[in-house]
Amino acid sequence: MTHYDLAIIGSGSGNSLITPDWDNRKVAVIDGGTFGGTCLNVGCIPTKMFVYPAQLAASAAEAARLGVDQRVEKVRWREIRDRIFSRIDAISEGGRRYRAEELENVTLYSEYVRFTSPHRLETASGKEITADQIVVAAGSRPVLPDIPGIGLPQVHTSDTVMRVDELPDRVLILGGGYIAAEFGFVFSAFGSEVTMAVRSGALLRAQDETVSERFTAAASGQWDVRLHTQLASLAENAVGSVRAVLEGPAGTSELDVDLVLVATGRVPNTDRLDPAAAGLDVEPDGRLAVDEYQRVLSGGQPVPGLWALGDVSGADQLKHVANLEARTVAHNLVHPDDLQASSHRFVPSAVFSHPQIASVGLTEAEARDYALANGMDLVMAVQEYGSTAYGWAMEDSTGFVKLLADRTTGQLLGAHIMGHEASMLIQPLIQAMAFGLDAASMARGQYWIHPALTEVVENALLSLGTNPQDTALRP
Ligand SMILES: Cc1cc2nc3c(=O)[nH]c(=O)nc-3n(C[C@H](O)[C@H](O)[C@H](O)COP(=O)(O)OP(=O)(O)OC[C@H]3O[C@@H](n4cnc5c(N)ncnc54)[C@H](O)[C@@H]3O)c2cc1C
Ligand SMILES: NC(=O)c1ccc[n+]([C@@H]2O[C@H](COP(=O)([O-])OP(=O)(O)OC[C@H]3O[C@@H](n4cnc5c(N)ncnc54)[C@H](O)[C@@H]3O)[C@@H](O)[C@H]2O)c1
Repeated sequence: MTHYDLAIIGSGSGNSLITPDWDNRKVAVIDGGTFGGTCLNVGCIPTKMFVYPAQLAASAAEAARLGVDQRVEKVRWREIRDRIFSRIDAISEGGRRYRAEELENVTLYSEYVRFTSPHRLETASGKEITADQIVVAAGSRPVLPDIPGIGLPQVHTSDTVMRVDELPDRVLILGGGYIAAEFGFVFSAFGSEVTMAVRSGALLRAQDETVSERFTAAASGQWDVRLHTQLASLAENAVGSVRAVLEGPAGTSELDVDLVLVATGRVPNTDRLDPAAAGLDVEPDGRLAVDEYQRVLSGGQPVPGLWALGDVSGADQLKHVANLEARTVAHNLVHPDDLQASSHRFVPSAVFSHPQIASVGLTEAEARDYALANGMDLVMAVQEYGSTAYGWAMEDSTGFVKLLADRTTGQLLGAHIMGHEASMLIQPLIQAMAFGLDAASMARGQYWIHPALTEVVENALLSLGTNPQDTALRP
């Protein structure tokens, strides 16, 4: 048995916890998977490295509308893949080596662990680890629905799909969430024939209703979106590809594809940690229960010296949320008498598809409920990109900004953007919400560069009509 001052389960966001505060103390980092976790190896970073060249490929079709004829000659999948992963794998390996070999006070265990009591862990090979403080940053994993043929080698999740050797000619994507939307775009922009089987009547159903509705329409123009459609089975066919049986509104149909991407959500890795052995509370959806200080709970009470962060305990499976929680834990580990809470107000997110989507705060349905419950006068504005000069330059007909606000105070309740660079365009709105800036002051209390696309945000704020006072810039 080896005792540590700090043991961290998970080398994703958990890896950032080893601040200089721990220089002279014994630390264990434990990760049974690839060093660096999901975002670096199989998540945010490689996906966006595929999305960017996909945007370049898609821009040829856009350019034609504006009188510029371009052609995508070829997408060199293997070259793109190898460029992406030669960079990523080197970062992962460099991080692993640094932790494993270059820090005297840090020990890296490259295996899975589980709890045997609140401060005792057992590794897969039977090593015992105890620690004064343990941080669980064990992340989440993809869920595979129980469908005949789901174990075929042509069936992938986001964990494996980016490493395949060839760009598949025909892809079936199961699901209509983040991963489906991003990979649907990547594969279709690269030239694959994409079919998307979606259980419900719309893509991105967790988004604001206007976004979900308009994105479903935009996606349907790019690839074959089959709504109200279930995947019944998969089987290898005579020529080595996969025959999928789909059940949709028109009945049962068969589809031959070369690759199937399952994108049906992710579950926290809590179950694999044996939380019951340590008496830890687990939320109904499988997350490890924590309080606002990221302390793990047992019987509703915080367990001294036990913390969790990121996908294993958080409601939002997003890297910027895991990062914020890691900063909370890094502080709280060394300041037990001055605990900080994680703020989950106004958590933004973006879907890097085509069009891009970004959102923060309440959806329209949520805002209506909130306004009703709080006697609030809700105002809403939808401003099209195409109503601004930059939108004219782009001949844009799909992009829009939707804002929801309290008419009396002008405080924004929600912001939703679909279109070119939505993930960047939304940042001033996130800032306004985080710092309590009202819509009218935001619109008229600063300059907006003309004729930048940000004018669509300015105009959306003005359209809300929240504040009669003149808040114009004074010389
Ligand atoms: C395809 C994809 C794209 C994404 N894109 C974005 C994006 O654009 N923006 C965004 O904000 N978020 C994105 N996300 C989500 C983001 O990647 C996650 O929210 C984030 O990486 C979670 O970080 P974490 O530290 O909680 O867990 P992870 O980074 O997953 O780290 C957990 C680590 O714990 C290890 N582990 C698990 N169980 C054990 C155990 N029992 N013993 C030892 N080790 C264990 C795992 O091997 C893993 O390395 C994406 C996710 C996916 C899958
Ligand atoms: N840009 C980003 O920030 C980004 C990108 C990718 C992933 N992520 C994170 O990773 C998480 C996982 O992504 P995801 O797309 O797998 O999940 P998701 O929750 O976004 O979408 C899951 C989809 O699968 C459908 N579904 C669930 N079970 C099904 C079943 N049995 N049969 C058919 N359809 C089923 C759901 O209705 C939904 O459409 C996301 O929730 C997000 O937090 C973030």
